[in-house]
Amino acid sequence: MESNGISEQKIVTGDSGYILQDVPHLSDYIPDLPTYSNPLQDNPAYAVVKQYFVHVDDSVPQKIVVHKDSPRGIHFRRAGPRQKIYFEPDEVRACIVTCGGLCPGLNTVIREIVYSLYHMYGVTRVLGIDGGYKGFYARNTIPLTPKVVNDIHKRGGTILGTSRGGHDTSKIVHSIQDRGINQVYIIGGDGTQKGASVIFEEIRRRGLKVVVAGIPKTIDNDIPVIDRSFGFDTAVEEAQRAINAAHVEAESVENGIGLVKLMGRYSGFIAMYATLASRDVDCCLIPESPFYLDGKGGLYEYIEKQLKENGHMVIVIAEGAGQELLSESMQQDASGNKLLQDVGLWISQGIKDYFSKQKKMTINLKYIDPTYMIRAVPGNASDNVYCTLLAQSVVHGAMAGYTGFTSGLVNGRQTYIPFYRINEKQHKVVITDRMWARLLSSTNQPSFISNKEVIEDRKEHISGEEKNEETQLLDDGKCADVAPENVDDSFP
Ligand SMILES: Nc1ncnc2c1ncn2[C@@H]1O[C@H](COP(=O)(O)OP(=O)(O)OP(=O)(O)O)[C@@H](O)[C@H]1O
Ligand SMILES: O=P(O)(O)OC[C@H]1O[C@](O)(CO)[C@@H](O)[C@@H]1O
Ligand SMILES: [Mg+2]
Repeated sequence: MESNGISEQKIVTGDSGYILQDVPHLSDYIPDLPTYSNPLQDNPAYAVVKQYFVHVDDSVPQKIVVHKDSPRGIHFRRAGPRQKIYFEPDEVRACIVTCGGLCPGLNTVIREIVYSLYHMYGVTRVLGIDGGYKGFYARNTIPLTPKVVNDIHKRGGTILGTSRGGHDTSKIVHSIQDRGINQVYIIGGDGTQKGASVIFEEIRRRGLKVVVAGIPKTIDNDIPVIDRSFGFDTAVEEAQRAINAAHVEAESVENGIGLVKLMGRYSGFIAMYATLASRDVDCCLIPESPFYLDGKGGLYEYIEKQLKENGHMVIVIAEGAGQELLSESMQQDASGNKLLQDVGLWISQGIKDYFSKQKKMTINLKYIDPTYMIRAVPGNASDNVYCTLLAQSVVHGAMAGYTGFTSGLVNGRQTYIPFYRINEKQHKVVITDRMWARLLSSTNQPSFISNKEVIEDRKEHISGEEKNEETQLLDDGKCADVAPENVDDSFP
C-alpha cells in the first residue's frame, strides 16, 4: 500500500455510490498484531450503556443534504470505543504536543486526553512535549497525570507551550523511538496536521507500532471537512466584548466610527459569525470578499451614508481582509506563514484621510484590536464539552490501533478523518453561499462585487465540485449551508 513513500488512500466502496474514506490502521503494515479486550466493558460507568461500543461498520456521511437519487457519497469512520484494542494499557507510552497559535480549549483537550487514557484505559504513562514540534528534540518533557492537569481547563493558552517552525521529521521520529513512545497526540492547525501526516509516513516507513493522531485546532476555523474547530465558539463570544465597546464608543460621539480587527488570516469566519451575532455591526470585511474604498459602491461612500443616516457606525475587519490593497509583505513566520500588514491601522488612516481631506468632515474613529485577547482565554462551556468529546474520541481511536487520522466532528458526529482530507485545502467563507448572504442582509453593507463576479464565482465552485464526485453539496456547507443547485438566483 505504498507509492512514492506516501501510503495509499484506503477507500471502501459499497452499494448506491457508498464510499468510505477510511483511516490507516497499524495492522495495515504490521502483521499479526495481538488484540485485547477493551477494559471499558468492565467499567461500571459504561457497562450500563446499551451498545457502548461502536459497530465496526458504522460510518458518518459527509453530506447530509441529498436528493432522491443522489449517490450515498463519502463517509468517514465513526469515532468511539472498539470492542478490541491493539494496546495493552501497560504497554502504552503516550505523548501530547501542541503546535501553532493559541486557541481557547487547548488545555481542555490536553486534560481530557490524560483523563481518558488514565480512567478509561488504565494508561499511566503520558508525557507532554514542551514547546511544539521542536520540543521533541530540543526541550524537556513534562509528565502528565490527572493531578497535574486537573485544573488546567480553567486557564487560557497551553500548559505545554507551543511554537512555529522547527519541524524536523527525522529528529522528531528518532525522539519518539528513543523515548519508547507509541501513541502521539498532536494538537494543532493546518500546518500542524501537515506535520503530523509527515511524521505518520515516516513512522510507517520505519514499520513502528506507533499511532499518530491529530486533533484539529484553529481559531480561524480554516480546517476543511469538520463542522467547526474547537475554540471558535469562544472566540466569537469573546469578540462580542470588543464589538460592544466599539459600538458604545461610536454612538456616544458625533460621526463616531468603531473599528474592530479580528483574527482570520485567510478565512473570515470569526468576523462573519461575530458580526452575525452582534447586530451592531454595519460592515464586515473578510479576506474572501475583496472590497474597494473609493467611488460608487465603495467603502467610503457607504461609511458616509451610514454616518448621515445614523450618526455612527461599526466596522469589523478580519486581519487578512484587503491585504491585496496594502503593500505586499515579504516577511514570513517560522512556519512559513506570510506575516500580514496591519489592515486595521491602514484602513483607519484611510478613513480619517478621506473624511478630513476630501470631505472636510469631522469624524471620530476608535480602533480596537482585540485579536490576541480573543484567543488567549479559556474555552467556554460549549467548547469545553466539544474538547472533551474530541479528546475521548481520539484516545478510543488510538487504542483501537487507528493511525494517520484526525479526530473531527462531521455533521454533529465524532469521526476519524484521514490526514489527506484534512490537509487537502483550506476551509474558507464562500461568498456565494447563503451564510454570507445572510450577513449582507443583516448589515445592509454593499457586497462590493458585481453580478458577473458572483456568477463566475458560483460557476467555479460548481465545476470544482463536479470534478469531485463526492458532492451533492458545497464542501464548505458546514458553516455555510447551500447546495449549488439551491443557490438563490436573485442574489445580487
Ligand atoms: N507542510 C508542513 N510539513 C511539515 N510541518 C509543517 C508544515 N507546515 C507547518 N508545519 C509545522 O507545523 C507547526 C505548526 O504550523 P503553523 O505555525 O503553520 O501553525 P498551525 O498548525 O497552522 O496553527 P495556526 O493555524 O494556529 O497558525 C510548525 O512547527 C511547523 O513547522
Ligand atoms: O502571532 P502569531 O502567534 O504568529 O499568530 C497569529 C496568527 O495565528 C492565528 O491566530 C491562527 O492561524 C491567525 O489568525 C493569526 O494570523
Ligand atoms: Mg495555520
